Amino acid sequence: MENEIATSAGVTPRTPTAEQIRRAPKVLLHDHLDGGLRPQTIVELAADCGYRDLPTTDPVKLGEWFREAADSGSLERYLETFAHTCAVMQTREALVRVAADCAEDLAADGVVYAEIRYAPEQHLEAGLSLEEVVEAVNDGFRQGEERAREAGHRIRVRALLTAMRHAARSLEIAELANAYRDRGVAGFDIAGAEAGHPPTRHLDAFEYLKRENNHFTIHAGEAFGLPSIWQALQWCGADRLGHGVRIIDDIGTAGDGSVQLGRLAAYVRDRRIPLEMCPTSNLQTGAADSYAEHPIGLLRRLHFRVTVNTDNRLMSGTSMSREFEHLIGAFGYTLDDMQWFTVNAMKSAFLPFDERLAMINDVIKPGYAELKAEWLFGGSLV
Ligand SMILES: O=c1[nH]cnc2c1ncn2[C@H]1C[C@H](O)[C@@H](CO)O1
Ligand SMILES: [Zn+2]
Repeated sequence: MENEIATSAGVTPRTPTAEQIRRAPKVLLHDHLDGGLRPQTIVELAADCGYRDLPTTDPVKLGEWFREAADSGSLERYLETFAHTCAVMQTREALVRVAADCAEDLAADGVVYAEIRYAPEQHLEAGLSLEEVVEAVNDGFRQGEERAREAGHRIRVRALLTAMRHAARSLEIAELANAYRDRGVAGFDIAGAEAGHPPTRHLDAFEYLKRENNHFTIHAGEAFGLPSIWQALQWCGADRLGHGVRIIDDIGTAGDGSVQLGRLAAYVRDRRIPLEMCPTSNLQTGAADSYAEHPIGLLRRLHFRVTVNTDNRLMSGTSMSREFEHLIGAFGYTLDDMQWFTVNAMKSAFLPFDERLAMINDVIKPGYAELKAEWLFGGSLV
């Protein structure tokens, strides 16, 4: 064993333990606020606001219900479950609480930077204005950051404002994102059922954001294939792709194992377009068949700008640590791979360049260096 370590170029890579995975600094770019509530919080908020349509008021059973209902193989069915979470997120108090829980839960899981998205237009039923929604969520994130700090965790959270692709409010939401860009909102997104709702329907919103030098990502290449990715990049000008898994359809593998990139896949790799991949969510919606077969394995080998994300922690019963555990199980990833994914994500964040660089050099790399050195001090003398 000692020889093996001494003769290898560096240190023999070890499989990270669950505890190391949790403590490793992680960066999350794709997580929905209304897809990450604690089941207990849903039950309490439903009681507060008189919402009676929850499938059960037992928090454990409710968590299971969300995971099972979302595990249908269809994005449309997956999205139906959000009716229950959005129903209890209609007041300022509820939004503050959900956002604070979110920041606190992510920090406890070792996330140091997160961009959390939600659709303000889905939180107006009890009379809040779009601005009041954004301010409530921002206040919740600040409270959650503070609670995390008190518990010894450091996290920074920014919001992304989502417009629903089947609706017609995208320009208004883009303007809202722009109005709050120096006040907690880092960018814009469109989400919802992909088939039949091409991103080009929202060109005015994207063109407005480009004129304002603002940032946006687009859910594309999840339930629908290459045309959706192509439109998101070449018509809309997306900075990043939400999911983007179907880019695999433009990559051919020959019998001898050699790989051929089509024009679109080559463009995505050449231009370092960040792919916000969410493995568990993709398994549930049928975008991939198993962790081992998830395109992330090949895309990582081919050096695409891949990032690892949760999408919806409640519906997918996941966390950043769990996503990495699954990938480590499927592909044998090490702490070096985790660091690579994390640096990719930080490089792709919608934060100013100097802040991204400082997060990479002063938070992420030292965090991984510390974890990677643990074997030197913890083990026995074999
Ligand atoms: O994976 C997804 N694809 C498309 N839309 C999604 C996904 N996850 C959540 N959404 C939708 C449902 C939410 O209500 C909305 C805003 O967060 O975004
Ligand atoms: Zn999503």
